[in-house]
Amino acid sequence: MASSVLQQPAHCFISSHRLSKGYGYRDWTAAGPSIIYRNTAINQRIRPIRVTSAVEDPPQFSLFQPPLQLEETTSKLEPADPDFYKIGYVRSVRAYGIEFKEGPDGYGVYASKDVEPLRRARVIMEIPLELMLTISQKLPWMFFPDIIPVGHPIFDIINSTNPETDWDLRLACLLLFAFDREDNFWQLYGDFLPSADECTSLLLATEEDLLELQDHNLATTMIEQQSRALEFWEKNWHSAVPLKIKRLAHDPERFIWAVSMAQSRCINLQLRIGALVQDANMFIPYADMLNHSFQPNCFFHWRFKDRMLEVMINAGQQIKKGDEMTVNYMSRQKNDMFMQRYGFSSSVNPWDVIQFSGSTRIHLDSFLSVFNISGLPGEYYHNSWLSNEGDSFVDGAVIAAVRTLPTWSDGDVPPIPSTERKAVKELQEECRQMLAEFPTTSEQDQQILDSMPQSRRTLETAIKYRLHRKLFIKKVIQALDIYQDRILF
Ligand SMILES: C[S@@+](CC[C@H](N)C(=O)[O-])C[C@H]1O[C@@H](n2cnc3c(N)ncnc32)[C@H](O)[C@@H]1O
Repeated sequence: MASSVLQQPAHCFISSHRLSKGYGYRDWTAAGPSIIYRNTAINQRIRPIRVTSAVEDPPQFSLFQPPLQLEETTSKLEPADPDFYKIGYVRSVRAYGIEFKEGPDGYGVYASKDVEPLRRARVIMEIPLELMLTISQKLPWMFFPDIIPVGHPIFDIINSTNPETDWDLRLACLLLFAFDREDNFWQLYGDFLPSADECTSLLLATEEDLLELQDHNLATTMIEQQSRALEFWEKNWHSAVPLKIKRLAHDPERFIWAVSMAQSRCINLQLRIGALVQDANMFIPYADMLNHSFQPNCFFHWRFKDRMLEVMINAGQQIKKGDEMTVNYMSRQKNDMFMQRYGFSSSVNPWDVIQFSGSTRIHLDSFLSVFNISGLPGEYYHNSWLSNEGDSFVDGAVIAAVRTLPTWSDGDVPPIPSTERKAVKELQEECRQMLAEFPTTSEQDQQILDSMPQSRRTLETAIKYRLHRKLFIKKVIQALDIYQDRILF
């Protein structure tokens, strides 16, 4: 093992944990170029992928101890270095140049040093498959690591689900089982997951919180999702189930919390195990602490050769010490989709949409050039080289405006300024009507948020969502103002 590696027993590698509440900073930075979150809890043998028709487990080697030498004749042989066993059976998470901190959005990953732009992507984290909780999406389904003993009833519960549509319920079962299993890594890692109080998932929202969304469709969808999780719990956690199932989720809240963990922390990857390629849903510790950005500086890469997830910094990316490292959770999705799955929204989501009802349109190319937006529709970006210094008006909401405003484009036919201004007025009027239909204004929403700093996370999330919607619509109105001012010149 490299001498620069920091080795600590798992129970002391973090000074406080999330359950102790209070978003204090936790400093996990290690001296030297790399840190290892050593996992002493994984004293299970690495086992092959489990398929449904499992056979009896072969006997296990005791970890860290070379096999006993039973015969005289073998005593002349040099025993292998004990590290040989360690590297084979216990692999560790590695992290380079990053630290984990808690902020307003819970945990996040931050650069602990400057990174110059490189021509190639650079690895900042490596997480081995053994630490993940994984279930494949398609039959014959398999999960990894193989922690469920043959005949355990949780296996039947998982097996009774639809592998393609119920991935979240399946992962929730596996997570709860891992928590219950002695010496499992997730028992330790579970302390660093957000508790039900800290979680933003709307699966945990009360009906009153859902009303605060001011979005009937989203509230209805969430009520349906809550019922789905509840029904699953009622079906599988009824009074006659054995204690070893009962204790995994004594109450529905515990199970729904586990489902919310699955939805908000699970990553989907295509795995190649031997010759078999499988789409898999995975809990990936440490990588699941990365927050989302629409302009992420990192991405995930599955390293097939040694079954590791790598978190990599984009090629050409400049990073300053203290910058947050982010990934893009979902591409091309509106805020309501982010709310459904992750419990957060953004006022600058470049994929948010406004449904305009009339036939009024503005000229696409003119609008693009007023805001120096380049690229094809799927990849519109603000061309800052063309903009005046300090022009910070264009953000994700303006990019979304280009996509969602009704526009026309007809070869070289130029727009007529007076017609454009009329169209602008009509579109702005429709936006104002949309704003007027909300029961509160964005200013009132902001005041409510400011007046209740200790509110439930789900309530805060719901109010932020409606605020973000209004801020987006307002930004579109402002962009149309600027457009009509500048189109004359
Ligand atoms: C995969 S976890 C990321 C780690 C998380 N911050 C934590 O404390 O464990 C996803 C959750 O982080 C929060 N989150 C991630 N990105 C966010 C963002 N851009 N804005 C607000 N919340 C975000 C949401 O609560 C989301 O459900």
